[in-house]
Amino acid sequence: MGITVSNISKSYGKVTALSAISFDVKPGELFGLIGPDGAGKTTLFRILTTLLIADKGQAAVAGYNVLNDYKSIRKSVGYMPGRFSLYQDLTVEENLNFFATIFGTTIEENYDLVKDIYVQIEPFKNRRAGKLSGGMKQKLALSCALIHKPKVLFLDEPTTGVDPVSRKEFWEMLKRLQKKGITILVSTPYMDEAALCDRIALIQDGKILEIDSPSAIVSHFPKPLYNINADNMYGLIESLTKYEHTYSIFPFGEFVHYTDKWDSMDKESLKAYLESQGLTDIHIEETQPTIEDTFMELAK
Ligand SMILES: Nc1ncnc2c1ncn2[C@@H]1O[C@H](COP(=O)(O)OP(=O)(O)OP(=O)(O)O)[C@@H](O)[C@H]1O
Repeated sequence: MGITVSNISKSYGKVTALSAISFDVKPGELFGLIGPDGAGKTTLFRILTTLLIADKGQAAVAGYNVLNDYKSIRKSVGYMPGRFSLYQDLTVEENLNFFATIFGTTIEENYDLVKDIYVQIEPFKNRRAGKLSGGMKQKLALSCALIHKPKVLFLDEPTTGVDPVSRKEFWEMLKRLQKKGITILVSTPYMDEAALCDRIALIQDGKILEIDSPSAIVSHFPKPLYNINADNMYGLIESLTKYEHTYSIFPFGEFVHYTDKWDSMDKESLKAYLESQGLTDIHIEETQPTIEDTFMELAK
């Protein structure tokens, strides 16, 4: 009941959105597609939910082929697209009722599956969807995607534009759904969310850079990584860009993440160099790489 993607390619005219993508999602797995805007995530979701036909390759969802068995797939999957999945002029309850009806079921029949999520928006059941906050819209959209009890759930950037507390709650909900045996493919541009998946595929420009568990991906980071800060962030970046031993730098919150051309980095020389550039309050310490660091390194 998982997902199999084999050599899927798709172009829009001259734009290649997906280039020979292959991966498997195991039954019951929470799998993340992690990549920036334009990486090809939505195109892949549309192919797997049978809304778009690939130029090349094969894919199967819940044991059904996306081309030949598209009717069975539509009954077996829930899809929460990035935008426009709700009817803004219908109320919360009307939206949920609508999605239940088109799948030949009722809210009562599958209430158990959506209960945890729906109770949080039930007090506003007479409010139009267009008047809900971002977090509430997201909960309603997830309820609508679940109301026909799908085996596989597709969530395209479900937390984009949602506040940090609602984002955290949302991921807790996904973990609970996973425990009920639902296979979940979720995309996100937020690297911190990647760590919450069982396995992830890092995707850029229609190609997969790496597939593995988040901890394995981080462990493949090739060099010692350092947090550096100083009194002047702009001056620090400018100076590090010119430094002869710099291998890579990128701003990371209040720090710059730095790797050196040599594995045995000479901290004192680097500090002396930065001081010679007029910087003060310089701190350099080794740190653990994140998924974002690995992504930046692979995407180079
Ligand atoms: N209908 C279309 N016509 C032409 N180009 C398209 C179309 N849809 C997507 N593209 C292009 O295909 C590439 C992949 O887009 P896609 O929407 O799949 O990426 P994404 O990772 O989901 O990003 P986003 O979050 O911005 O939607 C992008 O370069 C995009 O501009």
